[in-house]
Amino acid sequence: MGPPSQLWKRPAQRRLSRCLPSGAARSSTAPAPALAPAPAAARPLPYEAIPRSGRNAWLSLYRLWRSNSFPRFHLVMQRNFQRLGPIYRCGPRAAGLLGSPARRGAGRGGCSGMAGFSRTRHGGRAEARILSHRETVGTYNCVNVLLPRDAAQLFQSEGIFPRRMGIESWIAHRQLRNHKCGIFLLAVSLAGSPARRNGEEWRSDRLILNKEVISPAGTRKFLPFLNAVAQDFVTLMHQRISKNTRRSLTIDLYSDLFRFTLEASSYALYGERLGLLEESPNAESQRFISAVETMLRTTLPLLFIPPGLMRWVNTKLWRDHIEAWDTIFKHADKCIQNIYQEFCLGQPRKYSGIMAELLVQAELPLDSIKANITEFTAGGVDTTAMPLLFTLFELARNPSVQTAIRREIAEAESQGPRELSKVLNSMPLLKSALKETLRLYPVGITVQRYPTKDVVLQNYCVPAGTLCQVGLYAMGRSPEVFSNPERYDPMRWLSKEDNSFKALAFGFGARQCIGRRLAETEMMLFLMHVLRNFRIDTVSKADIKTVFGFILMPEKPPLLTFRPID
Ligand code: HEM
Repeated sequence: MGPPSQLWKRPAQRRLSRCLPSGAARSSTAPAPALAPAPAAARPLPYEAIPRSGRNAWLSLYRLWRSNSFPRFHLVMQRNFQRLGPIYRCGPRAAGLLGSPARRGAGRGGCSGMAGFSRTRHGGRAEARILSHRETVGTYNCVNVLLPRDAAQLFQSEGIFPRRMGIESWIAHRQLRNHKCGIFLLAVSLAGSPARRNGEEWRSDRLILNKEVISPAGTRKFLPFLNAVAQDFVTLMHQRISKNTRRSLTIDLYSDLFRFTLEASSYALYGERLGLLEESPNAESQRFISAVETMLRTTLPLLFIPPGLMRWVNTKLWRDHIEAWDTIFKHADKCIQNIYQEFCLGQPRKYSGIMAELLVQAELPLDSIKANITEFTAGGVDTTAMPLLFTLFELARNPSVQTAIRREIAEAESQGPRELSKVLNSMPLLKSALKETLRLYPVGITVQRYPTKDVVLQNYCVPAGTLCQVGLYAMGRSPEVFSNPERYDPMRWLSKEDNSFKALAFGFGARQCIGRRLAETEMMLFLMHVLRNFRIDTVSKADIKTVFGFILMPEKPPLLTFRPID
């Protein structure tokens, strides 16, 4: 028997070769076209036939926890794909998932007559048993896929109110304090409870927010704010280097990047500088930054504590989490008051951030604006800091890519002063470098959806309402999807290859990350200023080990050296 990767390659390659036009030869390392049609099969196989990763979901979960494998969850998933093929499921032997609301209404035909799961054959009581079974097993009952073609199938079945998994402890805080939920927490599913039926609310709030947060017109307005913070970061680095006799600086940039992203996103959201890039930020800013840090740190362990038990199992953890959110909400409150005062003084209005625009437009109630802006504050910090850290590291150990991007930046600038959005649009290689980073180091290791209709994935029937995850980490490193996947090669995104459904780090469709443009432009402006000013090197070129700590992070941040370019 060969190593696990070979175990998967053989059947998968067989399947993929069936997708090729007849007579077409492909080298054994060439990945499949992204959306190659699935091999035509006579009849889809039942859900139960999907390879299963463990006999017992709770036991698997317990083993993961005992062996401290949660931080390696992305690697566990990757190994499962190598062992079981491009689709596998977790959960009980019987498809207890069939208690989903969509499923209950399903009749025969298509996938619905499979394996004797239809309502007609089980009857009402059996179905109730199945439903409670599903609720017990909760989130760990799911189907995992990794090929772009399956991701496409899944997103086609997401309906007009696409649903993801929610974060229990964040919702619990909103309920405890009687706060509204922002879009991140609306229309989600939680372990052990049925789908939250607030899709309409999510959709109407999302459509209003899109205009200021993700539309090209909205993005153009906050670009100068992000640019100013990126320039300040460069000034800070120059100041530090000037104090150093060696004319260079070797540092672990982890916490500086955290400060940069919080400063930049806060400025775009609230129109106020926190002063985090000064040598000694004021006490209030310090409180805010440590609240965001605490909220993120306490979220991960709380993810694995069943609902209801949360506040009793580890009271300190729970208290810290709630206090951190309270501080973050207080900060949003204060910013709202400042903006109102400005309005009352009748000062001529100029653009002063996303929240001010939402307040002036008054399309959303005040408590919804506050809820969403607070979610954006939480969502916009380490999600953006980590890809920046990984990009700097990859550029440091791939100097030819670094040089090519620096050349592109110089060319973009040589065209004279232009609108920032135009400058950014003239740097495709820099943009591809970020895509390449997110391929190898996606912030979230999966994207989830609950299809609203029965769907066929890899020729298996998956009932509506089943939690389905696209394994982003595993896809990014799969030789079936990317040639030489371990190579950092931004050019791959600029080739003529079909890349559909391969870049999913921000999710997809109507529910994709609303902060996507904010994050992308913030990262591009940061890298543009940093690379134009400094040559980056790394102390070690060895691969970085990663851990999953709510988001994907380096186990040990790399040491980077900055040398000013004269
Ligand atoms: C590199 C940085 C980032 C990455 C990789 C990222 C990734 C993601 C992903 C994968 C989703 C789920 C999308 C889906 O289900 O299809 C998401 C949702 C979301 N993100 Fe981000 N994100 C980033 C930065 C940000 C920033 C800066 C903000 C703040 C504005 C933000 C706010 C949100 C919100 C509010 C949602 C929920 C959207 C909804 O449910 O309608 N993210 N993000």
